[in-house]
Amino acid sequence: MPSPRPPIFSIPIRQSHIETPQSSSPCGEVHVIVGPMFAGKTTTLLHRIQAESNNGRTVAVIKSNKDTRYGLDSIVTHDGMKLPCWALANLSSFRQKIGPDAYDQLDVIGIDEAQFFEDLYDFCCETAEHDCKTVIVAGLDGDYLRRSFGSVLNIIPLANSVTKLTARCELCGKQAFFTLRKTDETETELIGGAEVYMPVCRQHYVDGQVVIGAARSVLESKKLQCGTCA
Ligand SMILES: Nc1ncnc2c1ncn2[C@@H]1O[C@H](COP(=O)(O)OP(=O)(O)O)[C@@H](O)[C@H]1O
Ligand SMILES: Cc1cn([C@H]2C[C@H](O)[C@@H](COP(=O)(O)O)O2)c(=O)[nH]c1=O
Repeated sequence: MPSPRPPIFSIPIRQSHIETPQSSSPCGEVHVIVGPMFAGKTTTLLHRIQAESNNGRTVAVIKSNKDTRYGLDSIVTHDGMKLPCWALANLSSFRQKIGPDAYDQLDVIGIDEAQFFEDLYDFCCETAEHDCKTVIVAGLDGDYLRRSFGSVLNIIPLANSVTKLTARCELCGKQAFFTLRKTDETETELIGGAEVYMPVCRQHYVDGQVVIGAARSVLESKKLQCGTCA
């Protein structure tokens, strides 16, 4: 059954200066926005969605339901900008959740936290090439170890445009390309904000990994000593 929550919204014209990627093809489009945490990916996605809506297109935004930091009914940027959204476990459930009629009306679908969706590639193909919609995808290209994260890099060959954003290094203020995890947790997926992660430049990423590695060895040796001193 479709949810009663209004999934499609129109936004009053507020930022008419924002540029929308120009549509030149009659069929759909895929636009990808990547970068480290705090780079402005969500902000850019919301601006583009808002611009599309201001241009009279019908829009909806999806985020992963794994990220419950700000509740499940809106997408929120690190500086507090907000838009209503669908929080889903996978993208293939979207059509059924929103309802087929509402889905058919959509021109533009935004996806945030794209690294958490395993079915990203299939969804982008189907939505752009079969259903002729514009998909705007924002997500982390790399995890805290700079490994390819989820399927984000897999959709680059499908894309009309790719935008790589940077943040400011928290340690020196230079351009930050990477996300450093400050804690000693090692799972790939770990939801969190500034308490767990910080954007860093190349130098401070390398230094940070050395410092974190050294801290981890000290902690391990302390644990071993405690084990033998009991
Ligand atoms: N080190 C930083 N570098 C850049 N922006 C930062 C930093 N720390 C906090 N911010 C804030 O984060 C905002 C970007 O938030 P957001 O769009 O949610 O980023 P992302 O989705 O890439 O994590 C910036 O506009 C800025 O106000
Ligand atoms: C680097 C990294 C990040 N995550 C998580 C942390 C956040 O919940 C999201 C990214 O949010 P943002 O909108 O880009 O700020 O991803 C993770 O699970 N694993 C990682 O390695």
